[in-house]
Amino acid sequence: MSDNHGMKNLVLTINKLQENFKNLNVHMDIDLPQIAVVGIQSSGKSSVLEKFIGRDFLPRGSGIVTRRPLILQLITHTDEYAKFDHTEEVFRNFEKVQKEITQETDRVVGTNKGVSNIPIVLKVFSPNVLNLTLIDLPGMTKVPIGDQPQDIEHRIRSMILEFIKKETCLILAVTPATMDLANSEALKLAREVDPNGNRTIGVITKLDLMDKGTDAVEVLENRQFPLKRGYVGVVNRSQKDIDDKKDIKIAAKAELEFFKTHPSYRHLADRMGTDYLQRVLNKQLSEHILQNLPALREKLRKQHNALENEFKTTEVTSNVRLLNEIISKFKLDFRGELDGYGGSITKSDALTSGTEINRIYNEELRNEDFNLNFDEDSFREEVAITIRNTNGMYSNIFIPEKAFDKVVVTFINKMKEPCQKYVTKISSILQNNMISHTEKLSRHPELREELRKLIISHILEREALCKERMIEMIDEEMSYINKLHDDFKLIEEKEEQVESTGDEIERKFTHIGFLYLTTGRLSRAEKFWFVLTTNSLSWYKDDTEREVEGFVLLGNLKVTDHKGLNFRLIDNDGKNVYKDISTLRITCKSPDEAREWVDMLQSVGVGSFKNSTMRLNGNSPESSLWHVPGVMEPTKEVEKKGLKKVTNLLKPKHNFSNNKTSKNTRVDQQVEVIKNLVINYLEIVVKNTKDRIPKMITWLLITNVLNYMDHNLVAHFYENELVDYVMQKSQLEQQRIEKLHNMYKACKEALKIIDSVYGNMTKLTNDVK
Ligand SMILES: Nc1nc2c(ncn2[C@@H]2O[C@H](COP(=O)(O)OP(=O)(O)OP(=O)(O)O)[C@@H](O)[C@H]2O)c(=O)[nH]1
Repeated sequence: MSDNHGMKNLVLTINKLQENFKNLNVHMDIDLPQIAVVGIQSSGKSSVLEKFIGRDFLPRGSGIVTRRPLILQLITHTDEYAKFDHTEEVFRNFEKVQKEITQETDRVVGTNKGVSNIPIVLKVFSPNVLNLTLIDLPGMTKVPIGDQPQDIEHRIRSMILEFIKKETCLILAVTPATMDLANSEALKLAREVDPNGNRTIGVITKLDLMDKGTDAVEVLENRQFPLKRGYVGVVNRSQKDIDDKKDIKIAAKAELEFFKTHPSYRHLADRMGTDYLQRVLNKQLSEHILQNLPALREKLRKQHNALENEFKTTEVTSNVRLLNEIISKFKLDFRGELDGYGGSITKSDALTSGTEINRIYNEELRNEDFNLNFDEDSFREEVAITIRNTNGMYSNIFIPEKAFDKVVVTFINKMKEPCQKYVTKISSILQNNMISHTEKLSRHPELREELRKLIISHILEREALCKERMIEMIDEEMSYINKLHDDFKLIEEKEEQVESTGDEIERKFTHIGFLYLTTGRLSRAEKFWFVLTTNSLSWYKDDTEREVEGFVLLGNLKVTDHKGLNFRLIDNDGKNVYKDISTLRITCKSPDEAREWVDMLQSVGVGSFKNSTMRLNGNSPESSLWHVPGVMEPTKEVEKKGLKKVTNLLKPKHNFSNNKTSKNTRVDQQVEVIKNLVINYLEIVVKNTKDRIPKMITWLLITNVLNYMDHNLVAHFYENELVDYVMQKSQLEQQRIEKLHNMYKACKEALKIIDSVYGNMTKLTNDVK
């Protein structure tokens, strides 16, 4: 057997690299050149490998025998022994090697004929071997036997493919001559990963078992299914030979004899047989290694540099700098998720915090009813009770404002809880966002815990404050019912709308108050139908309200206290209300009624006029204390008709009954009016609140938390001298660094090993040739 130093070095170099990575317990993503033996079950794979060594050392038996990949490193050596990777024991007796393989296979896969891709590594040192690394893989099978898993075929196929798909792997495709080469599973599989046949070497076994008169010459001469690396034919021991313990060396001689004497193969004899195959493989593996060496070296060099950089950073970076870097990155990610840019916006399975907040603001909040949905009947009942209670022992001819206030306030109060709910929601989003981004700090668990504690306590503090402010906001709404709110006038639009439906009763009771009153000097007094709404006082010819007689807007008006039956409306400057009427004096039928009208006017925002020098009523009612200008503009319709002077008080249009049960009692009517007013007013409050909530939460909670994180996090660790404590490396991190260190060492060592042969590349190339 021939060998040369260069080739020997190349295969050994790869073995050394393998060992180097294994010793340091490092899995490198580097594929070392190797030869994988592929074939169907019982095609003769093990027999070929055994013949390389000249020893019976592989387990034999029926069915599937090779159940874990066996990485077989053959090393030329003066002494003959074997050594496994999983044990320190040195084997000189090869029968024991056989047993150890079986035991080690069973240890991992069990005895149920299952398979595993965890390899067994066996080194065989011998003067009879050439340096070669081969991987014996489980034989392909179609049908599960015994309690083998049903997907055994698929499992074995994928295991084989896992090895042979690597470009650095040569494929030894073993096919028995007893089967048609066109159906060779080994060649089919090899073609899948090596369609041009660059890496595939064909081996034909069992040539001695071919039917008489047939031969495999066409295949062996590489004519039938040509492969770039060709075919080698071998004759192994038959089962009978094995059973008879036929010496393997004698079998090797018989093999040579077979080829030399066989009429079909005689001319090929020096290119056939196990011995020749071993030499071919050794040469081809060496060439293959040589071809792969530059790429391998380059890959190792890159990995070495990357590891060196990473390793250096871990070692060199000071705790302070690292803390700053970690916190900056954390803040960037946290903010990025909220703002929708930067950071780790890589989520595809869930909404980012920012999107979720946006959804809450723009969908949930928009549809929020603030617990204001009420049941019409119970609402009416409640309002009726409120009206009666607020009236106390007195009856009220106008809509009781206090009852309205009370009902509105009760409803607004219900909004507190939903308002606070939004604060809780956003606070949870912030907390979750924070937790998910601190999750990445597993290397520094102390830092992660401290950050979480710090930020959560701040978020909770701000949540509480924000909730307090929400309550205050609602309390403010409750403290002052703004009946002069611009939007509250919408009630008149509603009136008009209702009027157009012709529902007379409904329309009447959407007015705040109405009554026949008189105006002007008593001598010229006329009776008119007065209607008071939230912002105007109109008087009509009669209660059909078809012909308007007079109209004033109430804005900027004041009302005097009533004196007896009378009260007056004056403008802000103390001037007359209407130019044609020197004073708008209104006379009621009783002092109580006059008092109620004054109250009513005040309740819709008409200020009270308390000037003691002012002469009201009586003696010279038309002699005005006020100048004409402060005129209220009449509507076009009023202008057209002109104003008439009015006198005398007429009875109220509706004869309100105190009977609780009768329909359209005064209370019923008032309830209806209040209901509309309440709904109208609540709409305003809800609109304001919906506008305020996101602003308050964003400012008081989100912006504040972001600012807090910007200014306080790093400072907190400095001030409390926690930097070194929180930057302690976790056990995991320490393991990672250790692993990194080992990889770095392994890589460095591997480069050294390669470089030791790399300098001699030209010589090696020549040697291999
Ligand atoms: N006559 C003859 N028998 C052979 C030859 N090669 C293998 N055999 C027999 O075929 C059977 C299977 O051989 P193995 O070498 O165990 O086949 P294998 O491919 O390793 O089998 P698995 O590991 O189960 O996949 C054994 O009984 C061998 O003796 C050969 O060239 N000639």
